[in-house]
Amino acid sequence: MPNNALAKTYSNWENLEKLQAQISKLHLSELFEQDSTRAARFSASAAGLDLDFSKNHLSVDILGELVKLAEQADLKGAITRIFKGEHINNTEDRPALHAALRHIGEPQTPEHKEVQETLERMGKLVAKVHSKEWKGFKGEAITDVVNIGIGGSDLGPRMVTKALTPYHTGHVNLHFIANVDGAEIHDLTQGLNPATTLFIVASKSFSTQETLENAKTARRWILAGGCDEGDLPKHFVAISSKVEKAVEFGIAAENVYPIWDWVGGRYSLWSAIGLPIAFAIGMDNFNALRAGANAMDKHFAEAPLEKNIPALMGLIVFWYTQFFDTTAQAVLPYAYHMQMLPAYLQQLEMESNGKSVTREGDRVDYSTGSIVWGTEGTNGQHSFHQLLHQGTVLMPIDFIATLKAHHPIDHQHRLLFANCVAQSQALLTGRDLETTKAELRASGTSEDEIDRLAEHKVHPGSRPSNTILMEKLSPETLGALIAAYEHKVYTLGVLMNINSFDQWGVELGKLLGNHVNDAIETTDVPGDWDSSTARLVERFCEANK
Ligand SMILES: O=P(O)(O)OC[C@H]1O[C@](O)(CO)[C@@H](O)[C@@H]1O
Repeated sequence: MPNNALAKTYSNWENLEKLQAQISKLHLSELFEQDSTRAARFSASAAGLDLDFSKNHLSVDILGELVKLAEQADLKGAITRIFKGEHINNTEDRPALHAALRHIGEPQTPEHKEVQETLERMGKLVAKVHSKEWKGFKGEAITDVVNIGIGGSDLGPRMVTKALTPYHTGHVNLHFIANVDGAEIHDLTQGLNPATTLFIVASKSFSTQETLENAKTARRWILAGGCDEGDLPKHFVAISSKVEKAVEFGIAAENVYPIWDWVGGRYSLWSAIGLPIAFAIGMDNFNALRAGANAMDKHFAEAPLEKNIPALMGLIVFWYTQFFDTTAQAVLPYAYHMQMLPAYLQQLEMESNGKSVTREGDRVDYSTGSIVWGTEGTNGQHSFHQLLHQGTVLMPIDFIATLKAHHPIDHQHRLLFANCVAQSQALLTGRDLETTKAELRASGTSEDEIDRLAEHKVHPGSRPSNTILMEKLSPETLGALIAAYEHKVYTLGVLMNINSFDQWGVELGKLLGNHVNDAIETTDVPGDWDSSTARLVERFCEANK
């Protein structure tokens, strides 16, 4: 019986519940035995990506019902609304126009024009630094660029800069500082020369504690290195939607690059927030990244839902969250350079969809955003894959693999790919008790040993996964992949009727952080605090007397 608000909203919820009960009785392997064309039937391609979603608890009927559910949620209308710039971020009364950041060709809107002007300014800055025309306070060329930012002002540029290592160009080394922990900037600056270091202070709000404190420390470090106040503009640029705040902080106005309220921080790597990426890979490759995302935008806007990669990714996670009670999703890129992707996707998905009220502000009585986690293959296989294979937790998994490597060590790339495919195959097929016993017997194991060990060696299998394939990890395919995840997150938000573009939940911690810091600075702990918080602060004050 439907018992939550989603069940009441979607008229075919009961059909889906019945189908879930039926398919749960089948092992995933049986679905492949029943239909030799399953892989082709349950796959979709676009913008250089191929999504194989056949290893999921899905049937043609279930997919049809999920598409019907998406139609009831007016997903197609929601896609039109996001691209048109309607104020879909209703609590902040703003559009979420990140797709405008990767518009290609002549500007069609005022936003496109601002983006183009900013890209041109970014291009000039990158060219000046790459050509060594931009000099530090001693007249030497810049050798190191340090991005100071956190959350969306860090994770996207950091992830892409690492992912596109084979495309790095120019002589500049890129570094990233995010944490308020002074250890991070202290360690980094040990190995840098203030005379040849350029800092990017990236903060949409220009009021983020971590970023401002690190920027102040960086300024002190440059001045201590012998720079005059007047030469500071040679070492600092900023990116912000609050240009006046950046200038007030001491960044020269001509060194401030804008972003806009219509871009969410975690969706902003395509804007001037992507400056570190442009420094690392050059403007042509940065534009190729944008073009890849633009191709995915077009696919999301135009493809029918049953062949629409982001819509399918969202529908599949919705299916598991709502009908199988899953609470986590793993992302396993089999590409060393994509090692930051899970961390990036954590913010993208968990900050977007970790909500407890609907768009209208009503408390939800159903699950919303799930936990996103993972690491690059094959490292995870020797760590947490045990739980994926034999644990009691069910979760959807995205395997991501490339057909071709950038390096010449071909046999290792073949091994990497083989491991990726073998993991999803093992999760799918598993190994039952009879097979396990037969294998043990074949290897000469005694019957006593077989009795003792067989159950431990059984893999239940029937564990779902997607595999996303791309020819090569390039600016274009990475752009398409990130845009696919952005749109997947939006799809989930639409289906769950939540606003994926605000993040009010992070504010309380920031506020209390300031209160706790005041208590530490004044060594005065308010009497009405809970005893745990009070004791922890008192211990700190005592230790630092
Ligand atoms: O770019 P800013 O304004 O410094 O914000 C950094 C990050 O902090 C958050 O606001 C959360 O605290 C994120 O949404 C954002 O990406």
